[in-house]
Formats: sequence, structure tokens, C-alpha cells
Amino acid sequence: MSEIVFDAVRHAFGEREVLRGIDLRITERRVGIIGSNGSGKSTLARTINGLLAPNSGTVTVDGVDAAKKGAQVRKKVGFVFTDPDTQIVMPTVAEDLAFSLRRSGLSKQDVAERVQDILVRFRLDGHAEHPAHLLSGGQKQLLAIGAVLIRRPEVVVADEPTTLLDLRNARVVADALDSIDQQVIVVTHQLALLDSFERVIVIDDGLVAFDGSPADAVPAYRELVM
Ligand SMILES: Nc1ncnc2c1ncn2[C@@H]1O[C@H](COP(=O)(O)OP(=O)(O)OP(=O)(O)O)[C@@H](O)[C@H]1O
Repeated sequence: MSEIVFDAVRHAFGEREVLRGIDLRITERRVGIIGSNGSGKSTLARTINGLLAPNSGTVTVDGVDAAKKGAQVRKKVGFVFTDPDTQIVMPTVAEDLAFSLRRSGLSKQDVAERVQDILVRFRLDGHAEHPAHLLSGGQKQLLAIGAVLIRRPEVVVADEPTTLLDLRNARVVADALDSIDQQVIVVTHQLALLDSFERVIVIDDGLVAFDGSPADAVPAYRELVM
């Protein structure tokens, strides 16, 4: 597993301090981040692969500073957004997957093999030549996850990947995330997703309010919002 270290991380948007001093060392394979709306979870998640550089403090992935060496860290850490439409860029499902490998230096044959592998794995093989925008919400999110996994990152950070989905599709996406070998860090409001996780971090008002097992974190979060 990669070692992700937050050291005194602070960030403000204008006057509003959103991260107020985060210290964490993450080495577990399945980690959840939960907390109220606006508590700073997405901001925190975005610092992991340098999508956002904090005002102060550092986030490192295996010792590499994500803010300073974003491109290097992004090879290792893939990011899945809440809304798959923001990630889907090419007309067809197969083309969209291949697009993720455009600068990989892989041969056409290798790209085709990886695309096929993801299509089969996420049961999208019947849709390879279909327009991506015609997929169901759940299939779109699977495609977005596939487009991240096809680059074979070591870590996948997902920011509320099931929020826009109905119960069934949310289950499909949760199962997909559960099935992958990589280290996964998920920001979520869907607490059931966390049952099998090793560690759950509760963020409240820009600080770590609780850090422990899902069995302990969920009641701690409930108590916080009561
Ligand atoms: N780019 C931005 N510019 C200004 N303010 C922002 C920006 N991004 C986030 N914020 C503000 O920072 C605060 C924390 O946002 P963040 O998205 O990190 O919270 P969150 O815990 O993920 O919330 P939610 O559960 O609602 O997704 C919010 O008040 C939000 O409005």
C-alpha cells in the first residue's frame, strides 16, 4: 500500500478556513472519509493527488509532495469524481477508455487489451461502441472508474461516487469499488459502504473529529450531528 501523509494541512477559500490543521498517515487498503456537508471532505480528497494545493502544510504520497509534483503523483493516484459526466470525454465507451491511455506510450494492441479487460470487468462489453451519454447513471460511473483503473494507479480516491445514483446503481458501483485490488479512499455519505472498510475518518469543520473502525466511527459521526 502507498503511504499518504498529511502534515499540518490548512486551506482557506477566501476568508473561509476549510481545512484547519489535518495530520494523518494513511496506509490502509480501504479508508472512508465521512462528515457533514461543507466539512471539508472533498477539499481534503483533492489534495491527495494535487488537484488542490493547500495553503500550508504538505500532503505526500510515498514521500512525494502532491502539490509540487502533481503529475508524478497523479500517475500513482487516480481520482473518481461524483459526476461521471465531468469525466467522460469521448463519444463512445471504448474510445473513452482508450483516451485515458493516450499519453501512456502503450502500443495499440496493449491499449485494446486493457480496454477490453475493463469493458468485461464492468460488464460494459455490450456497450463498447455505444455513445457514453446513453449509459445509465450506474454504468456511467463504472465507466468513469474504469477510465481511472485502466491507467493502473496504485491508489484510487473517489469523491462521493454513489451520490447521484439510485440504490441499485449505488450497490453496483460500491461492489465495483470493493472488488478492486488497489488502495481505495472514498468520501461518502453512504455509511453502509463502509462496513468492510479498515478505517473511517470523520471530518468536522475542517478537522479530524474521529479516526477509527467503521463500527466506532459511524456512531461517533451520529453523535456529532445530533
Ligand atoms: N473552489 C471553491 N471556492 C470557494 N469555496 C469552496 C470551493 N470549494 C469548496 N468550497 C467551500 O469549502 C467548504 C468545504 O467544501 P467541501 O466540498 O470540501 O466540503 P464537503 O465536506 O466535501 O461537503 P459535501 O459533503 O457537501 O460535498 C464549503 O463551504 C464549500 O462551499
